[in-house]
Amino acid sequence: MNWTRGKTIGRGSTATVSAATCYKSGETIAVKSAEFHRSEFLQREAKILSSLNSPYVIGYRGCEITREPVYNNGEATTYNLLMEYAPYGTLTDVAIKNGGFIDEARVVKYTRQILLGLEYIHNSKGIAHCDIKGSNVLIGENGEAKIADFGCAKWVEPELTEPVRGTPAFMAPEVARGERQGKESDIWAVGCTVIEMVTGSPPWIGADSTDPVSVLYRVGYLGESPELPCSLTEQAKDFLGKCLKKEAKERWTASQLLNHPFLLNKEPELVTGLVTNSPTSVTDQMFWRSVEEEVSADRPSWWECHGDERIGVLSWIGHVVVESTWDLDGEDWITVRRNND
Ligand SMILES: Nc1ncnc2c1ncn2[C@@H]1O[C@H](COP(=O)(O)OP(=O)(O)OP(=O)(O)O)[C@@H](O)[C@H]1O
Repeated sequence: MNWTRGKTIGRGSTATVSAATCYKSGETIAVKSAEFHRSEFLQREAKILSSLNSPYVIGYRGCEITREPVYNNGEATTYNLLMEYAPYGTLTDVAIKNGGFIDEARVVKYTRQILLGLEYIHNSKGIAHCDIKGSNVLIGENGEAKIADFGCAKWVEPELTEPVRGTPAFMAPEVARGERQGKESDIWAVGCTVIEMVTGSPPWIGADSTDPVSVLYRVGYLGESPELPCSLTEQAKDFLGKCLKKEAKERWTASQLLNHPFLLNKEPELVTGLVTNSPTSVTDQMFWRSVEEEVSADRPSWWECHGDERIGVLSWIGHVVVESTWDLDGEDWITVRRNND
């Protein structure tokens, strides 16, 4: 496919996303690019995305290798994943534009569409997404929610032993403990995403400690769940209860949740009052929301575990673990998208 790269529309930990125009059709597409030698996850994402076809999953348009100019006047080999373009950005963008959170009718609509996407990838494809959150759900041309960013996704049938991946604030207890990550963990993350849509912030914002390590400890070992916004109706709370069951096996499946009364309501009543959001600090918000951008001086980014940096990450975790008397025997649990350079 011949295309011209346009402006940059997103930057993640592993890749840059640009808008692009196809020569022949004039269609606008999104192109996610990474230098070839750092494109292991992008290639894997392309492989998974190419096998999927659902209105609730971002569409695959191909993949290409290009030679592109780089800052020092040289050229680099670039791996490009071509995708359907989602003009309205992510659910997180929608919430920000909407004053911080999403209204009740749209929360129900988006939740239903996310679950339709998950039902498809779980049941028809045997794939777990492993990083469901507002910033990985895009809003398509017709306003529908589409699951995107399959960089952490994995085949779970048959289940392979792989390091857990994803975003700490959205991790289920079994993931926080580094035991396993599967379809059920996606359902926990759906519950967290509903909280994010309702409050405008990922879960755990405003908790005593928003340090991701202590949150993982609280989820994985103290059996805590994210706090439910008190303004939710009983039906919405019941729905979240089915997503946030501590035992993975007890969590409802995507298909079961699609039949929950909360999603079947014609005129959904999600919130009975004004939802307020009380982050402990602006920095906390930034850390949880834009982890790819936020690298503080004393904390390494969790999202760029390439080579030496991974050692830095582990030693930081190790420091916290000593304070928390945390068992870190299986170090794989903390691996988050490590490309092999
Ligand atoms: N198909 C698309 N259409 C429109 N915008 C997109 C598309 N894909 C990605 N984006 C934008 O680019 C951003 C980064 O994309 P993506 O999350 O896939 O990258 P990533 O490197 O995997 O990020 P992360 O580190 O958060 O996992 C998204 O948050 C979104 O704003």
